[in-house]
Amino acid sequence: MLISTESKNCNIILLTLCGLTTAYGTVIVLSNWRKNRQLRKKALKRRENEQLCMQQLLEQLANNYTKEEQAEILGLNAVELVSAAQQGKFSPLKILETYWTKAISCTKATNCITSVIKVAKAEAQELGACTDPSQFPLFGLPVSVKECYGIKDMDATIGLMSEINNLDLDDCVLVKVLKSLGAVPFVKTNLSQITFSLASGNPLFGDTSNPHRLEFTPGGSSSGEGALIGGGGSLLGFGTDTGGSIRFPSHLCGICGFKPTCNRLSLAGLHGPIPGHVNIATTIGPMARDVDTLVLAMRSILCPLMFELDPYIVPMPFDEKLFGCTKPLRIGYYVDDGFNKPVPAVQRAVMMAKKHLETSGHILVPYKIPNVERAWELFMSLCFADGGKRCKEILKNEDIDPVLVPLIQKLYFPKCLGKLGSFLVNLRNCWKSPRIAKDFSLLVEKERNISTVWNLEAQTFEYKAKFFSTWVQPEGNLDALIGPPSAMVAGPQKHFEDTTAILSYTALYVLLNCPAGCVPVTKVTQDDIDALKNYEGHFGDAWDKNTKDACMDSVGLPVGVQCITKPWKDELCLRVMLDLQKSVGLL
Ligand SMILES: CCCCCCCCCCCCCCCCCC(=O)NCCO
Repeated sequence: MLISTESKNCNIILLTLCGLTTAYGTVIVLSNWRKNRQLRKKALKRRENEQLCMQQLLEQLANNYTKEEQAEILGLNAVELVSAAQQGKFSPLKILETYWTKAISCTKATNCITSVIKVAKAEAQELGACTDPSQFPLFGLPVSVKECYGIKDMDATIGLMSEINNLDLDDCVLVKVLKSLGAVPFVKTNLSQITFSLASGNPLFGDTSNPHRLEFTPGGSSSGEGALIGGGGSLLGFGTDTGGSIRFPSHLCGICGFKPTCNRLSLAGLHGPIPGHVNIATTIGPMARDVDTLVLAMRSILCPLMFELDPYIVPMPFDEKLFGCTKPLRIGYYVDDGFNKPVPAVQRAVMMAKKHLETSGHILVPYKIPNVERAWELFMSLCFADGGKRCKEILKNEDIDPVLVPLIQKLYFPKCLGKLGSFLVNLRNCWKSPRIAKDFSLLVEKERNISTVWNLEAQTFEYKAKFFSTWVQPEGNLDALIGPPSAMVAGPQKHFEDTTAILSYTALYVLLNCPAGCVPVTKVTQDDIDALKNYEGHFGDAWDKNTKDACMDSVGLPVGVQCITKPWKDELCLRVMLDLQKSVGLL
């Protein structure tokens, strides 16, 4: 009798607990659903408002200038345009309005712009009243910036709906510097969600298309810059690069992009997903149609104002001597990192670049990347040292971009089932693939403790030393390297999910903190595609198959080559890029 009363009580307690848990769970689910619905409404309104604003601006500007006047401005490169503006041939306002018109027509095709920077008009008018334009090295030049750059009274969402209308109180340092040099920041451009993939968009602003093939990706995360500059809607833009986000879209969109050594350009006032990374450090950098514009940008912004506004930037002005030195360089070249085999077009581009640089007088020697798999393990472990905690946190209540879903799923996978997971990943990929299984196990690893992180950092220093010891050679030390910017060229969006398979060529130089830039060298030919039919990659696994499938329909699309130098030799890297572009010519 006593037992049955007790067990009755137990049942009641259990049922009550179950009921309470279910009710609590339901309240949480409903409240998250409501929050998400509100965010979606806000996102829709934000997008519609911006599109309306762009349409109105286009209509206002429609009759301001003749087609011929606009064509004259659009036909100049940045150096020519600044000089024409300084001489009073075109007013900064006319240049701005011409580029606004062009940029809005680009975004109609590729969805590359997230916002028009309205204050640009007043800035252009103010510049127009200036009596000595020659004191401004970027006088009247419209400049586009990636959405994550802070601009006073504008939001910088990194593709998160929860950040809509969270307005910046001030301009970021780079924008302040650009304005002080006479440039006119005029639009913000699209990016991949939280900038943590090489995809092109996010649920807030949508995907961006490649200007050379609208059904294809322009790459990311600085996708909008790639598409806008590649489509002729901006002469100079600024992106960010933590794994390849400047160089990869440059490669896919047929433009030039430069990632400087970390701490040469200020990141102050930018919005990003993971502040605090040391060895996986974000850098900002210029993107443009030609290397001359990258040089103009770097030469101008490495100025006392930037060093004053951000005291943590190394106060190193542009090194004209290093940039201008004409001695032949010893340059290592490689067509394959041994980890992700590039498609034939990419390998051919590197061999073409080798020939061009030899013709310019440089000495090219074969080079082999040391132990790229170790670099990959270090990159992944440091990149996700927090077990992806921060990524998961900022994506709460958000719609997650489909391209990020596989990554986020892995970050949520229980560590205790990691081994089983790796095994299943191996099975699911049909082909046995140690690297895909390893990728999985690196991502399901949870938060690393402090000693593990210090250890990883120490091992990164060792890797860096080992890497540069291979530049010391009996016949003469290497000054630079050239190689692929990625194993792939542009293809349909769905093929650009597996970041490891795409990033190895660019992420390596983030880990090493080397200046690195991409220069367009050729376009994919039918012969490249015929050769691609026999492509099996190094592993014959799902990533290799994906690389092949992604690039099968790429005839006519641009192919770039990556140039790399030692840390702090940014100007030398730009010189190699310029020599390469001079001998290849503009594509
Ligand atoms: C040395 C070989 C390295 C291989 C690296 C493969 C890493 C795969 C990691 C997967 C996810 C990491 C995403 C980071 C993407 C960063 C993209 C980027 O540059 N964003 C710009 C933000 O400023």
